[in-house]
Amino acid sequence: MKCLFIVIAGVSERTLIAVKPDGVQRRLVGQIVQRFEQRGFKLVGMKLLQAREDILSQHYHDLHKKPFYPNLLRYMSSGPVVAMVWEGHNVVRTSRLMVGNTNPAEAYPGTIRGDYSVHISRNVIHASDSVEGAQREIHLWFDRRELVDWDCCDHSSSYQV
Ligand SMILES: Nc1ncnc2c1ncn2[C@@H]1O[C@H](COP(=O)(O)OP(=O)(O)OP(=O)(O)O)[C@@H](O)[C@H]1O
Ligand SMILES: Nc1ccn([C@@H]2O[C@H](COP(=O)(O)OP(=O)(O)O)[C@@H](O)[C@H]2O)c(=O)n1
Ligand SMILES: [Mg+2]
Repeated sequence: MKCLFIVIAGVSERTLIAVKPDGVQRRLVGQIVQRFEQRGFKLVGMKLLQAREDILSQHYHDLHKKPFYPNLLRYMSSGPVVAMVWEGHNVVRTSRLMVGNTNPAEAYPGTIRGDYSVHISRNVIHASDSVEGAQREIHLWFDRRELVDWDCCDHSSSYQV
């Protein structure tokens, strides 16, 4: 059989994924990482940290007038967060689909929020919602030196057509 492999050249898209404090406390980090690995994305940055208030207020700057904003910052400060940068073809859009609706009550089963959460104020995970937003958030949460470029020889860097 004749096969053609297309190698996706150059640095592909990146997104910021964060397991929120409830996800860390409920020991969901491993299962969440596994979903992104299984999908074929590449982990290029990862750390456990207690998020400082200045990072959180910049991260959620567009929500600062919302009534739930003080609770959101309290929630995000209630324990450590696992911040990650994942890379791959269309990773921003695909990870939003994997994460599911903001409100877990509306999130489909099979999505992370749809499988692991029931309430919008404890929705387990963050995922950037646009390519531009992802670049801003990666820059906010990670120092350039904390991101690792690495090559792989597996299926995720080439596609069979
Ligand atoms: N009505 C609400 N009541 C309580 N918390 C809310 C409400 N709306 C949003 N939040 C919280 O604020 C977060 C940020 O809201 P946003 O609209 O950015 O959702 P999102 O983009 O799905 O979530 P995130 O940015 O954390 O990935 C939500 O993930 C949720 O934790
Ligand atoms: N009504 C809401 C909306 C959002 N939120 C929180 O705010 C976060 C960010 O909201 P968002 O609109 O960016 O939604 P996502 O990008 O997280 O799906 C959510 O993930 C929730 O944690 C909330 O607590 N109550
Ligand atoms: Mg959001």
